[in-house]
Amino acid sequence: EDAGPVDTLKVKHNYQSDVSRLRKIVINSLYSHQEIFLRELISNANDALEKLRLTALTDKSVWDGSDPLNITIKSMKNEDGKGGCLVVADTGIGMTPEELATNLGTLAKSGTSDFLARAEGSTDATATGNLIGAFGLGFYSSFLVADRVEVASLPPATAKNPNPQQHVFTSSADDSTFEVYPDPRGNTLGRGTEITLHLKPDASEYLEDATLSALVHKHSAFSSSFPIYLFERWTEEVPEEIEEVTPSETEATSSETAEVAETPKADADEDEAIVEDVTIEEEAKEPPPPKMVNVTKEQWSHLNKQPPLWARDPKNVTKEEYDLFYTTFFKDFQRPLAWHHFSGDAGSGSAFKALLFFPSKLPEEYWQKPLEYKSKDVKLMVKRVFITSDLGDQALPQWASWVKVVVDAEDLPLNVSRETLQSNRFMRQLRQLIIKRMIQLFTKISEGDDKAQFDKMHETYGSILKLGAVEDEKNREKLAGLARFTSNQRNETSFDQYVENKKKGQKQIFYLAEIGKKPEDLAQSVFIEKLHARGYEVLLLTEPLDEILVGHLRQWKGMPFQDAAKAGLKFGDEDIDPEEEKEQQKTLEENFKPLIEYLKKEAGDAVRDVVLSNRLVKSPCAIVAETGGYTANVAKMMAASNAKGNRGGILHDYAMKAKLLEINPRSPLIEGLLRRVKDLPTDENERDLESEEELQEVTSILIDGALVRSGFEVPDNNKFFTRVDRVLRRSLGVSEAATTDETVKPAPPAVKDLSEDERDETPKPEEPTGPGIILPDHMKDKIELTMEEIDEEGNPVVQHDEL
Ligand SMILES: Nc1ncnc2c1ncn2[C@@H]1O[C@H](COP(=O)(O)OP(=O)(O)OP(=O)(O)O)[C@@H](O)[C@H]1O
Repeated sequence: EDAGPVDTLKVKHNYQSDVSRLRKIVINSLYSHQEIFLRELISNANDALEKLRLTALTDKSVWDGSDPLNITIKSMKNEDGKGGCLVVADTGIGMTPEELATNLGTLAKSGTSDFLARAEGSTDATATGNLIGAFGLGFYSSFLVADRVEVASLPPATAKNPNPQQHVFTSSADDSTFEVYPDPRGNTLGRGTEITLHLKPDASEYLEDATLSALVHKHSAFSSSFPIYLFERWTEEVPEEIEEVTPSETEATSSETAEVAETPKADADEDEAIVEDVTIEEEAKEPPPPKMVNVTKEQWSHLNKQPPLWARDPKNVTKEEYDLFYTTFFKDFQRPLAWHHFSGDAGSGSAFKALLFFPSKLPEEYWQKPLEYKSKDVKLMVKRVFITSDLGDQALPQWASWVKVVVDAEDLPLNVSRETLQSNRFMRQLRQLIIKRMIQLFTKISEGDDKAQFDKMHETYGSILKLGAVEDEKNREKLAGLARFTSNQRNETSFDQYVENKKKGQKQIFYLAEIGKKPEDLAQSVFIEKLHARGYEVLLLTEPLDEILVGHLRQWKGMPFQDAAKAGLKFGDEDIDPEEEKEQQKTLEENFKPLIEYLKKEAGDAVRDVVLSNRLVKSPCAIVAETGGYTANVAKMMAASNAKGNRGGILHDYAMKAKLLEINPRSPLIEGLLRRVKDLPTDENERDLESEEELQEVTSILIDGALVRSGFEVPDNNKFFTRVDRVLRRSLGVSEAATTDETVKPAPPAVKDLSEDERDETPKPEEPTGPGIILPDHMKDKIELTMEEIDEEGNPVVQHDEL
C-alpha cells in the first residue's frame, strides 16, 4: 500500500504499561460509570483554559484577551443514522506533539500504581467507581464511550515555539499503541484542543443534545468559570409565511450566520444566533389555514450561565447546589459534611466572597502524615478568575490544612504575580480569616440540633480539634472547648460540661490517660475506684493527643487538671469534717505503721514510699506516680518511642522511680498482711525463717500485682511467676521439691539422612514402640532406646523393655 503524505509523518508509540492497565480497567469494569467521561473532558478543558489565562498574565503574546476562552460540545450523527461523533473542544493552552505523546501516553500522576492495584483487586464496580471519583480517570475515560479517539491540538505561538503546528493524537480502545502526526487539515483550531470521540454503538445516547445538556448540568455546572456551549439543533413547526424565501436564499442566510454557529462568541448568550435551515415539507395548497413547515434550528447554547455559586446570594442556593458544587469543584465523590458561605472585606477593604467546606472524610495522606500535609484546596480567585491555590508562607496551619475553600476577591489587581501575592495584605489576613470561619462552623455544628452531623464531625474531626488546640496557641481555648472526651459518667463531655458538673468543693479536673485503651476498660482502673464510687466525673483519655493537650492547657476555667494515677489527688471535701477525719486518719496511720515500715523495706527500689491510700475502695493496693514521676501511660510511651530524652539521665531515673505504693487500709488482704507482720517475732532466737520467706514472697507478689494493676510492668517476669508457682503449690499442698516430667518426644530424623525410597514413602502408621516414640524401620535395629516413666515425685513407675 502506498503511504500517503500524512502516513509517512505518523509516529507510532507504545503506551506505557500503566496506561494499558488503566485503559483495561476503564474498558472492562466501568461500564456503569460511562457518563463520567464528559465531566473529565470538561475538567481538562477548564484546566487548559486556566493555564492559558495564567500564562497570559506574564506573557501577553500567548493571549491578548481578544478572542474568547470557552469550551464547546458538539455532536455529529452519521448520515445513516447509526452512531456518530462527539467533539469537545477548548481554546486553552493546547499541546505540542511531544506533549500529546507524554501527557496522553503516560501516567504522571502520583498514586497511580496504588489506584491501579486497588481497582484491579476490586470486584465491586461501585467501589471502583468511587475510587475513580476520588482519583479521576481524566482523559482515559474517553474510552468508556469511544472506540476511537482523536485529539487535535495547537498551542499558542510563543518566543520558543513561534510557528506551532496542529497535531493529532489518535488511538483505538483496543490498541496498545497510539499515533501522533501533523493534522492534515492544517491549523484549523486557532489555538486549543479538540477531542473527537467516535462513539461506541452502545454510547449513541451521547449524541442527543438533551442528554448532553443534562449531563453538563449534573456534573459540570460548577466545574468551570469559562462558558460551556452546546451546539443544539431542533425542529420547529412554523407557519409557512416566514418561509417566503427560496431554498437558495435560506442557504445564504445560514452562511451569514454560520460563523456564529461554528464558533460561539464570548457574549453568544446575549446575541443568540439562530441558524434556520428550512425544508419545505408540503406543496403549497390552497387556502388557509396557513401551511406549516418544519424548520431545523441550530444554536450554541450557553449551559453554565449562572454566576458561580460563591457569587450568588446564599438565600437562593439550595443544599443540592452546594453539594454538587463541592463534588465537582473539589473533585470529591462524597458530599461535604458542612459549609459556610460568607463575604467580607478582610479588614483591609478588599471585598471578597468565599465558600468554605468541611469534607466528610479526610484524605488518607493527611492521616498518614498530618504534619507534612500541604493545603492545596484554598483556591484564590480574583474577579472569578482562578489565580492560585498556593498560599506559600501564608499556608494554613497543619490542623486546618485539609479545608476546602474558594475565595474570590474583588479588589486585587488581576495580574498580581504569585510573588507579590505573598506579601499582599489581603493574603496575610486570609489565613486568620479562614481559621476564624472554620472555628465558627465547628461551633455551629456543636451547638446545632443535627445530632448525626455532630457525631460525624467528632468522628472525622475529633482528633483535629485536639491537634489544633495543641498546635495553634492563639486558638487553643476555642478549639479545646470544642473537643469532646469520654468520661466515667458519659460518652461525650466537653471541658465546659465537666466544669458545670463539678461537685461542691471540687477544685480539680480528674482524668486518667492510657493511649489505645478502651474507655470502658480504663473506667475499671484502680485509680478511679473511689472517685467513681463517690460520684465524681473522671475524663478517660485514650487518644494520643489527649494527655498532651491537657499538659498544654494545665487548667480549664481555673480548675487544674489532676491525673488520677498521680499523687496530689484531692476530692475537695476533705476539710468538711476536719477533726473527726484527722483523728481517724491518725489512728489508721498509727495502726498500719508496722506494715508500712515492712513494705518499705520489702519494696526496695520499686517505689519511693508507701502510704495509706485515699483513692482505693475494693483494691488492696496500687502504684501511683508522684508529681514529676512517669505514670504507666507515659512510661509506656517512653518505651515505645524509645525516647532518648532523659533516658539514662538522673531525671529519667528519678521519673521512673518516683512512685508511691498506696495501700487500702480497709482491704481484708492488707489487714491480713498487717496481722502477719505484727506477729513476726521480734526476738532473734524465735525467728521462723521459712514463714518469714513465705511472707516476703506474698508481699512481693502483692507489690508486683499492684504494678500490673496500675498499668506498669513487673520488673522481672520470670521471678514473678516462679514466686506465684511456689505460692500456688503451697496453697494446693503440693511439695515444693516435686519436679515436673520434662520428657518430650524428639523430632524425627532429618530428611537428608533418609534413603530415596524412604523419603518418598508416606509414613505408615507404626505400632507404638514406647511412650509415643516411633522409629523408622532402618533404625529399629541400630538404636537402643530406654525410657522410664516417672511419677510426680520423680520415682520410676514402669520399666520398659529395650526396643
Ligand atoms: N484539553 C486539554 N488541553 C491541554 N492539555 C490537556 C487537555 N486534556 C489533557 N491535557 C493534558 O494531558 C494531561 C493528562 O490528562 P489526564 O486527564 O489524563 O490527567 P490530569 O488532567 O492530569 O488529571 P485529572 O484528570 O485527575 O485532573 C493533563 O495533565 C494535561 O497536561
